[in-house]
Amino acid sequence: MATDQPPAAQQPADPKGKGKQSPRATAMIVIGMAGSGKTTFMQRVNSYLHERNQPPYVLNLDPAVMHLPFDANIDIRDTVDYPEVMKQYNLGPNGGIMTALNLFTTKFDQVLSHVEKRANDVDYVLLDTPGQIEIFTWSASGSIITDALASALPTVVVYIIDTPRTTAPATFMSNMLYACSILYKTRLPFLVVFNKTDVQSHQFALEWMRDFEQFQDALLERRQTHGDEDGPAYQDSLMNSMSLVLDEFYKHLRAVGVSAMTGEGMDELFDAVQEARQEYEREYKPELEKLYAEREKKKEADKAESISRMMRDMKVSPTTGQAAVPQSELDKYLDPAGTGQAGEVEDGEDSDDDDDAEVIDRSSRTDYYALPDKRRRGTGPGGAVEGPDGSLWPAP
Ligand SMILES: Nc1nc2c(ncn2[C@@H]2O[C@H](COP(=O)(O)OP(=O)(O)OP(=O)(O)O)[C@@H](O)[C@H]2O)c(=O)[nH]1
Repeated sequence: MATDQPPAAQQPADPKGKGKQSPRATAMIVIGMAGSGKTTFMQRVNSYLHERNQPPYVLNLDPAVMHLPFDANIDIRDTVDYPEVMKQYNLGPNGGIMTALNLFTTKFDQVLSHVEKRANDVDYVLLDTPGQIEIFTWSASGSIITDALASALPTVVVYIIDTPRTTAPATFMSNMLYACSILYKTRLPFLVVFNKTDVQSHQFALEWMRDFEQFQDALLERRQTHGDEDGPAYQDSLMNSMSLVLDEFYKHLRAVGVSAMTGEGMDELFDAVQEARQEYEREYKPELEKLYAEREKKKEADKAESISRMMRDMKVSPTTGQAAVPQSELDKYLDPAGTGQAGEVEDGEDSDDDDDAEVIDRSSRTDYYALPDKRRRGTGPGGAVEGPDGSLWPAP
């Protein structure tokens, strides 16, 4: 269905509190194999939304990217210096990305608070992830980031597939198994995006997903025309069986075709994202609320248990409530400086955090255009720079 505007967020509920409305924004976590076109896709989605006056809130989580062809509100490179991480920890490129992501994850509460502040002003929050897909999908930090985001706002995983490179049944099957593993790992609403449809239509993939016999026929034909090029013959029977196993998985899988290059298929993409958002509300959020309720109950039980343990340790009489240690003695422990403010807890946030790396929301900086080149990408015509709101400003 073609529309002028991507569907705006429909009003669901805040996962953190039962019955509360979810924020307006839908988060799209964009993942895909290296070269599948993630960055081009992000650029296309970004410009599509800008054209419709729905500028998204953008996060770049790839510390190794050299050139980002769009402005990110939050960029991991502002917080973590990837080349320095490699040097200091004596790591190669992949280890460096993983460590940089781990370091950034320790600051993700700050990221989340920036995102939450804007979650009712924008319709979409976009996350670009590292090109080395497994660093995000199979690392602890990837899970922490995904879960934290999904607990704050409706979140959809967008899995980009390089369509022209998936026409061989064996490659298609590997890609689908990977998609399946990510789906089961995140348990989030999932959208498969067949990219590069300007080069290769994705119809063959939809047919293989709809009818496993068509996939099996294609497999046989490929074996006859290409021999052992895709692998030994015995793997065909495995793939035949896998196509049967995945049949159920395909039935619940949303798939669209787009060309990040030409912009074809963007309306269908956003329709599918909104459908996925509904699924989040229907299936993921109730699970999340149940989990929160269980955790709260456990926390209460733990608190009651530790209070009773503490009382036992202090030898408080369960019948009189009197401590064996006189109250005047206890006050000394609680207020060693004798300030008279026994037991008060101070918020040390401003006092000792000064050395910590801060996560910057670039769009809130007044000196945004004075930032060094490393932090200010996206040059426009005539030496102008593109601002976070999409408008062009003269370069300083
Ligand atoms: N024809 C065509 N080419 C595309 C499309 N999307 C991306 N490409 C090309 O595919 C190549 C890889 O695209 P990127 O956007 O860099 O892919 P990526 O997944 O970000 O790659 P990494 O940075 O390695 O993770 C580039 O040459 C793009 O121009 C598309 O829709 N159609």
